[in-house]
Amino acid sequence: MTPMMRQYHEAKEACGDALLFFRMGDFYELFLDDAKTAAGILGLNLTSRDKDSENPTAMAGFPHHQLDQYLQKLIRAGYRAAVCEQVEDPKQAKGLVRREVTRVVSAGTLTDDGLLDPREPNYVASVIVPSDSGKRKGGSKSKKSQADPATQMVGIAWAELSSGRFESGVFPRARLDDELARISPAEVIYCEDDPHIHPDTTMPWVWTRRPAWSFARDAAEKSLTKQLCVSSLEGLGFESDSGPAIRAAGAVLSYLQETQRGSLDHFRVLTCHNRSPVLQIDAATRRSLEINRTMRTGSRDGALLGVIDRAVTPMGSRLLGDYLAAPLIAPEDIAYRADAVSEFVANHSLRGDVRKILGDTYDLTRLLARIATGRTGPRDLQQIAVTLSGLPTLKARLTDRVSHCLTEIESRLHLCPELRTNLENALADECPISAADGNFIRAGYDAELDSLRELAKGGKQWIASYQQRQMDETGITNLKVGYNRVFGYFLEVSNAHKDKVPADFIRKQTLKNCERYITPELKEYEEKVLAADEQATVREQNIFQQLRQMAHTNLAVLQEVAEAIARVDVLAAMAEVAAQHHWNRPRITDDSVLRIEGGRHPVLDVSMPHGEFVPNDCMQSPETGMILLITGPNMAGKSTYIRQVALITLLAQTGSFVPADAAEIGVADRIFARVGASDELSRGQSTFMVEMVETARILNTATSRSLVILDEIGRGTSTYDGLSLAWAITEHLHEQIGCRTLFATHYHELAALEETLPRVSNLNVAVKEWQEEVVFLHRIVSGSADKSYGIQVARLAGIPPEVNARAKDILFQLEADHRDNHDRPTIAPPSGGKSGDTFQLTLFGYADHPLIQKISNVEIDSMTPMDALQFLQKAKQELAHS
Ligand SMILES: Nc1ncnc2c1ncn2[C@@H]1O[C@H](COP(=O)(O)OP(=O)(O)OP(=O)(O)O)[C@@H](O)[C@H]1O
Repeated sequence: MTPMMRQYHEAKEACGDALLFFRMGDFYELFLDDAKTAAGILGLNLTSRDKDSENPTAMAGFPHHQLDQYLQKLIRAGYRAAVCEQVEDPKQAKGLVRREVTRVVSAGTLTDDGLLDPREPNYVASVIVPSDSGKRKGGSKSKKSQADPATQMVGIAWAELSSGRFESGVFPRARLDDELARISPAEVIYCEDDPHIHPDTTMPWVWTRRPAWSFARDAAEKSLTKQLCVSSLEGLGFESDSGPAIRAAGAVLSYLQETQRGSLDHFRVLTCHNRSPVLQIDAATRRSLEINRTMRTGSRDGALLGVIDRAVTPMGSRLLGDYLAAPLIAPEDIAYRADAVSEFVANHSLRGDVRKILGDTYDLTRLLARIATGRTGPRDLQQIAVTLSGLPTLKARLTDRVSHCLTEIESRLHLCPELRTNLENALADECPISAADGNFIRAGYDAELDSLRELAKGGKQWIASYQQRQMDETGITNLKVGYNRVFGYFLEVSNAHKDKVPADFIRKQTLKNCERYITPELKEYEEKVLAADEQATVREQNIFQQLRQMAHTNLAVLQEVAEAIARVDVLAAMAEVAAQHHWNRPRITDDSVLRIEGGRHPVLDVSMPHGEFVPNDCMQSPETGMILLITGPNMAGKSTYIRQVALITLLAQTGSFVPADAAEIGVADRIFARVGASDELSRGQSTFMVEMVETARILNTATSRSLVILDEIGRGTSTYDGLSLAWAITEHLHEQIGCRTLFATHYHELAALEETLPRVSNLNVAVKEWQEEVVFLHRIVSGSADKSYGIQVARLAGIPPEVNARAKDILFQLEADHRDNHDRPTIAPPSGGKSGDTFQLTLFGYADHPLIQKISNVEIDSMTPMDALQFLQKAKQELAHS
């Protein structure tokens, strides 16, 4: 093995399962299995080293400047990559160039701007299910009690390397998927010995196994207290029951320390989650409501977040994502934010000014992370200076505001004048990204640097004049002063003028067409120039380090400023969308009510041309009805309506205005949305099963304070099964839970429930029939619909005319049969319903059953008790076989 391959293997061993990018000159190379894997994913040419040997080494590579692009591709494909750099100048190296793995990059530990979407956070999360959690205290340690997800707790921590955000909490295991959906991490680490975690590879994050020791409680406590410079975690809110949260946080920290070789000084606070409860939204609801991503394409654009995001800074966009992911439930917290939004809506010029200033700032959070991890460059420092320069005006504009929230934000805008002045005075107008490029310190900032630069410049000027002097003295008209690394400065004379070369020229090199010479005088100046250049570079790098250190010293204060900028940006952005689209501030109450006048779907309201969306009201209260059953034709707007009510509620609880003329929103503790078939087939569950699992969850966890929206239940099974389930579910929601529910359905039979269940109201979506066409009015009116117009809608969708005509024919026959069926069975109301009521279920055609005929033909008066018993026995047998 060559020394270089030995070096490669050592590096490879140190980076575990990550693919190793090995820097060789201007290329990154991958070898052996890594090369084969990478060639497939990255589309690189697979070649080999030592082709003639018995065991050629597979290799693949790419030019160094394409690193970002290939890293991104590899990480998107779910891999981790270790970057092994040359850590000394090859020219200075004695023998083999020293190389080191400088970082291991995975989906959750990205920091490079080129690899991150500035509007999205990029978390690495960690989960741990302690083996003793869920056991009954002092009781049996049976398998059943150990694995009970209802009582079992999990620790979840999440951190963002590019911002320093770090949170951790303890959650019921049953909520693990929902919490991960809320956090939406790029990578989840878990303990390789954890029997409770079964990585679901269909989720949009990568799973990374970690050794058990990295989840150990004591080690976690020790490394966390050291990192956060605290003596105990109790002060941060982690109490005796916080073990799993601490273990998860410790595992994240150890993962970051291992993969990042630089410092993690920006991780200064570990926030204890769970301390203030938020609106709970499960993973299915989050998907159904398309809060952060659309269901079909999974993109941000088109989802609620993408459509309403008017933030002018990436920090604001990210925070808006947080607000929508976890809306509030305490009316006073909601009012605190909404007051600020109101102030921005009312004060147009304030909003404009603030947004203008914020638009000129940079992503301070991520700039600070680069400072902390030692990856900063002169341009980063310059962007910090520009951001700081906007603060005095921003602060002045936010002074004496009415809302407490803006006043509090103002107090957090620390101006850091000393740092700003230093950066502004030191940095040139145009700064390079990397400090190695040099020439970024402004002239006049540092006397020593100036004089070294003068010296180098003076030397260079002297050399230029020396060339002219030699040309004049020797008469060699094309004499040139040149420079290379081997000989330094030299005089170049073409062969044609060789005979004119004076005796004091010392020949150094002979080329094909010319000769190169040096003179003692030239060498003397060369030393001066080179020495001054080198010293200037060293001096400039020192100044850069001082500036970086100064910014680092201000890290905590600047992080507070960054947070304040993000908050004010979100509030002004919420006001901007409200003002542009005539949204209004909802009245938030603690009662279980919903009153929306002229409500619109927030996404369609913003994306459809003004005035095209038909607004609708929604009234829900114990008096006017808690369960709204919405029937109506296909394409009428049922789904849109029920979703809009859920989204208006969600927006209201973030502190935002809502797309409605007026709204009164009773705070919901949870929102559930069971909408449409989701893409769970890949997870091995049928559409119907998924629907039932989600519905079961609603029935088991909804409270009287929840808001439930159901878009058709039981579609994936037989009509009778589906209708029976929908019926029973509605009864259960009405009788047992009593929460606000909007249920869009094609089962027109359900409308009968309004007659017997006092808090059920029927609504339908109005349509007009015109010359065999349906005209969708999208207006919600009271009462139930009686037709679905499915066949007309199918025609619009392009179903061939002959299929459509046949369907019409069949429908006609079915409806005729149905009308002729006079022996409708009756369904007794559930216990607890109004006594004496019966439901007529037109679809339940049991009258046709032969047994029913037999029973009605029986003449009881002429039967002996034995005949009756025998009849009963026969009937039972018949039933069993039918
Ligand atoms: N209030 C409205 N104003 C204008 N357009 C609307 C309105 N509501 C819905 N629409 C439009 O009508 C179309 C159908 O809406 P939606 O999917 O809500 O119908 P639906 O009744 O749930 O249909 P289906 O029963 O077939 O699922 C949507 O594309 C939407 O853009």
